[in-house]
Amino acid sequence: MGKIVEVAAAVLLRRGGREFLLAQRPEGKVCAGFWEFPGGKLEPGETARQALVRELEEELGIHVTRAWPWITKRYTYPHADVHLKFFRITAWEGDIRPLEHAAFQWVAAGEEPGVAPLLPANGPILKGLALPDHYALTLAEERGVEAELARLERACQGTLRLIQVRDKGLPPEVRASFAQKVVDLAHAQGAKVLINDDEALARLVGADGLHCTSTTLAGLSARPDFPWVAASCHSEAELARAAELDLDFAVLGPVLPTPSHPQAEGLGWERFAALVQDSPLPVYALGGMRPDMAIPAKERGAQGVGLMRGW
Ligand SMILES: Nc1nc2c([nH]c(=O)n2[C@@H]2O[C@H](COP(=O)(O)OP(=O)(O)OP(=O)(O)O)[C@@H](O)[C@H]2O)c(=O)[nH]1
Repeated sequence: MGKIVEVAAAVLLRRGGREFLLAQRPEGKVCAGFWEFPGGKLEPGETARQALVRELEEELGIHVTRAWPWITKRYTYPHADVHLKFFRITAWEGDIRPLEHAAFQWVAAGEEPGVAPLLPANGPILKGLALPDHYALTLAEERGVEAELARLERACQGTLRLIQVRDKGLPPEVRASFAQKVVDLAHAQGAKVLINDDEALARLVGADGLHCTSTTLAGLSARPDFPWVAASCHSEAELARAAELDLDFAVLGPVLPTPSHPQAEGLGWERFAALVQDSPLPVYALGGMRPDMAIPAKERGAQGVGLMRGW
């Protein structure tokens, strides 16, 4: 293993997170001409957050006022092993200026960046930038199938963009017809649907992906072949397994006490933050969440919140 280089990298977001900034490395630097997220190496004694604030003042002439810790990626270059701590930046003071970069490009989240080449460590993280703050889990078993479909329709006409069809207790044919209707109404509004733990059903209804339970995750030897694959995790080992399998995101919980797992006490926010601190995957906080907890969750390193009752 080569030298380990700790780097803080900034995903600057505008238009409510729908666009992010890429910057082109200038002549004279390693990997000149490659596109990257602004940022740079930690200086001795600096935390990643301190390095981030300093680098953005030096490189872009801005003062960061809100930075959420996001994912951590490791990448081995010929010159070093790089540990990249990404932050999502949604507020800053000053106008962005190219003080050290050759060029800037604002890119729509979830679309091809339109500039190339990217630094090789960065490609895989672009997919995560397409993920929304809220991941809604269905509860038709409790609310009724028709009521749940009407509720989902309204939510997708609003801001809901990511749904998991759970409802594992419905009779199989009812679940299949419910799942098909969820996919149809979600796709009509540009939202994505993952099916909990049933690959055949996910294929049958044309879902965007599969959501694995922690038990299924433990038995997987490779990533299932879907555009999107997520997993439910409750521990460090499960998060590590989801990352090893190169899944797209995880949910971790229960964070707070929740009616669906009355026997579980909840990890609490502090433990949640410690567990996700070095995760290479975006992680949603699940269990006892409400929509307005997305910001406290993001302050603790989450992608956002998973919601069964609150969406
Ligand atoms: N800033 C930044 N560096 C990245 C990204 N992705 C990635 O692999 N890296 C790697 O992380 C390291 C960061 O180095 P840097 O050259 O930006 O650091 P720096 O601003 O402190 O510059 P300096 O070394 O010239 O003082 C490089 O090896 C770079 O290839 C990224 O998105 N942003």
